[in-house]
Amino acid sequence: MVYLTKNYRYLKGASEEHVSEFLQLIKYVSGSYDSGEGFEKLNKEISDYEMSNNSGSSRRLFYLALPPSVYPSVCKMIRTYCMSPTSRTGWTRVIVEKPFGRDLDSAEELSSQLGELFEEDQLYRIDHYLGKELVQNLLVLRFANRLFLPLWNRDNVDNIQIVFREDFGTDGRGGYFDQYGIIRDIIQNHLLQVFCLVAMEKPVSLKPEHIRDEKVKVLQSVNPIKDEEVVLGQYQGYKDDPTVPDDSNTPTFASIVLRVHNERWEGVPFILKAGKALNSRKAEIRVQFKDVPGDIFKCKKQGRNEFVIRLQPSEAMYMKLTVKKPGLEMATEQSELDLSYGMRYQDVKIPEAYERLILDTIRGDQQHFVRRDELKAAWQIFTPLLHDIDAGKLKAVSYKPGSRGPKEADELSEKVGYMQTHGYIWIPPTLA
Ligand SMILES: NC(=O)C1=CN([C@@H]2O[C@H](COP(=O)(O)OP(=O)(O)OC[C@H]3O[C@@H](n4cnc5c(N)ncnc54)[C@H](OP(=O)(O)O)[C@@H]3O)[C@@H](O)[C@H]2O)C=CC1
Ligand SMILES: O=C1O[C@H](COP(=O)(O)O)[C@@H](O)[C@H](O)[C@H]1O
Repeated sequence: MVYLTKNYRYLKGASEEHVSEFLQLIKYVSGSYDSGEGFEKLNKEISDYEMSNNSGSSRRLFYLALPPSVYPSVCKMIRTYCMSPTSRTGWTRVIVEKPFGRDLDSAEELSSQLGELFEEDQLYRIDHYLGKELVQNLLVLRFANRLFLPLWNRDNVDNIQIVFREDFGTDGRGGYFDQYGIIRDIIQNHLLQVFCLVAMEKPVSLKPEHIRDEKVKVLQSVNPIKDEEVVLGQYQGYKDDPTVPDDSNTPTFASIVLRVHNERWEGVPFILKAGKALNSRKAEIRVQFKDVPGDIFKCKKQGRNEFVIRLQPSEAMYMKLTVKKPGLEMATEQSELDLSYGMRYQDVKIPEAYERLILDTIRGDQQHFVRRDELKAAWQIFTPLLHDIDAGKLKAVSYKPGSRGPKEADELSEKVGYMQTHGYIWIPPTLA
């Protein structure tokens, strides 16, 4: 028996096979439970449901998407009133949505409070980017392909960008967003999780603990962020939202360079960039390789090799490379090896990220959830920067909605080594 207190909507896009699994398990609770009485009532409802369904075991899943300050009290109520009675097959699991705190201290306090109520294997800190198809593909791609093994390091890679762009603004959520900003909303969690999977070493096995051990190690190898490697932006019109203070310095755009102090990545900038109200919507990883030494074709200016993994929209992976331009002359041009999921997997429905992750929770698989020490390491990276922004020491520059964001961000990418390809034109293949 599973109780979801919120976000039932995410299951609407679920595949039929999973829907039937969910429907046996889920009862949507829309009421508000803010007192012991409410939770006692909830517990009775759960028990009645179990009795009527003769389910035989008590499996209780609570999905909490709440402000961080409310988590301890709600979790205490669940602990006091709604735990699954001990049985061989029963369990109680709690999915917790971000924000997991606002900085290192508040996140650690929250972790300690929840840690007193639940065991770590009962807590599922959800980051829905870990449920996206191409994010889940990263370990396979890196560690099941001989091709990438020798290339994935400082000897061959010049820089890596992990980019999130949205073509809409805060759309009525300004009041909520303003307390957090783009770094807490997107970079410290979604993009940093992607960063871990791109940068971490090979885990001993696919056991959740082994994977998460490697993520923690790479996070702990990140150097302190330098102010000169940060660009913050706020789109014009953001403060028109009546719930946003007139003097808000909250960034709606940020580009931040992370540097990893280890044997594999020393000297390679990881540019994590996220913005709202931009000119396009996409999330992608772009690995740019170094120039070929001793270039006999004189084709450097055309562009470097790039391997792009587009997480959304239209999942794809492509490798930009230099080829001979077909024809009688020995001329070169930029082309691509292209794996577009829509073409290659025409009959496959890619599951919704939340569908997959909720199913993982039901199955007790924590691989794609954030462990407590991982969360701590993530906050350690961003807290000094966030405190400086909150104190007004770093200012957000304004940018036009519908633009690429601040020009300073492109300048920063160029300064740390990204070389933009010019003249590359992609010709989309057509379905036969
Ligand atoms: N299978 C598929 O679907 C494929 C699709 N394509 C499409 O072809 C197009 C070109 O591909 P590609 O070259 O990889 O991507 P883009 O030309 O969109 O971007 C390449 C890089 O240049 C940056 N950039 C873009 N405009 C500027 C600018 N004005 N100043 C500075 N930097 C800039 C981008 O930053 P940022 O990321 O911030 O925009 C990105 O890092 C894209 O639309 C792509 O989706 C190509 C190959 C395969
Ligand atoms: O967590 C969040 O993610 C969404 C973007 O999710 P996506 O799956 O559509 O990429 C973002 O709009 C929102 O601000 C943020 O809180």
